[in-house]
Amino acid sequence: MASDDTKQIKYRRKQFGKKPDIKEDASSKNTPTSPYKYGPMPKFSGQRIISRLVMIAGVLVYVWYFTKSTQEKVFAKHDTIYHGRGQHVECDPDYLKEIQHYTGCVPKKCGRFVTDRIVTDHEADVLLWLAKRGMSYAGSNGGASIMDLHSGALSYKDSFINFYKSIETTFVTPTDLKIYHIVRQNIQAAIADFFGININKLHLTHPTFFSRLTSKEATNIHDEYWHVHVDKHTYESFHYTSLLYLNDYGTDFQGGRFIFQDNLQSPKTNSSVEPRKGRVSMFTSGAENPHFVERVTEGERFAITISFTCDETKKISDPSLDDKK
Ligand SMILES: O=C(O)CCC(=O)C(=O)O
Ligand SMILES: [Fe+2]
Repeated sequence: MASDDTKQIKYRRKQFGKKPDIKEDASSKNTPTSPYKYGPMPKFSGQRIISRLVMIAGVLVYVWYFTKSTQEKVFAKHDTIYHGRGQHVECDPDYLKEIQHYTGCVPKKCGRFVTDRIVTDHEADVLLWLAKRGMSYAGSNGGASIMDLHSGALSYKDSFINFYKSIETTFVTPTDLKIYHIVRQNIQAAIADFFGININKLHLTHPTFFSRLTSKEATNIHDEYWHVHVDKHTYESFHYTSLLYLNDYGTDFQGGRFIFQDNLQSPKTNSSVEPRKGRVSMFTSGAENPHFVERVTEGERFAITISFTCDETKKISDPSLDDKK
């Protein structure tokens, strides 16, 4: 009758088709040589298994981080005063193709620029008070309200009114309009300077508007200011966008940072601009500058979107009280 050892050897032989190298002398009867070519099967201790699992988990976390996470960079910090901070990005081909029709208006390079030196605190305050006064008459039911001095559009509940027609006494003074005009001119000059274009080829365009953003729930699509968008796609006539911030991130409101989404593929990379009273941010309006505004979590955020076009047929004039009578 075959011993247990012989039975095992026969089984292995059947399994691997190779005769195990065993000495069948009497002394080896009870202590057979290992039947495995490379020695005995390794035994994993509990500690080794745990360390392997930790390693695998680490690799998975690393892969997840680089595919799902977003790398955040601050382009303009609230507490830093920038004389000017610029960054060039490659122009989107569609943007470039379109703007090439406008001689003297083609940017030397596409990109973005932030400065705290062209709008004074006093100018920002005058415009902030104007925005607060205007919006006190109306305002959206949701988190985003706008006021357009050019068309008279003012958010009201879930829609808009024309405040030049609906509000008895105008809350806009000649001083407000003078400041608005000076600020618009200075921003236009800064855009021309940074992008190397002819200031006279650049024209104010529609819509140019004040915004008030809060943490209120959205009640319609106009309230959803936090979606990534390209200005050229949203507002066709835009070639250059500028934003003037009228109050402060971190004190007047929380959240509400402006975010350039630089890389839509993984890993996403974001560059943020933290609003500061009097800070102006300007950028080419093509798909090289997709962006969104982070949701405001507390307080009220005031800004003006001042837009420029190279297309003279799309130009609008500075607002004037005479036109509204
Ligand atoms: O208020 C901002 O910071 C950005 C607004 C914006 O993206 C827009 O008006 O298109
Ligand atoms: Fe935008």
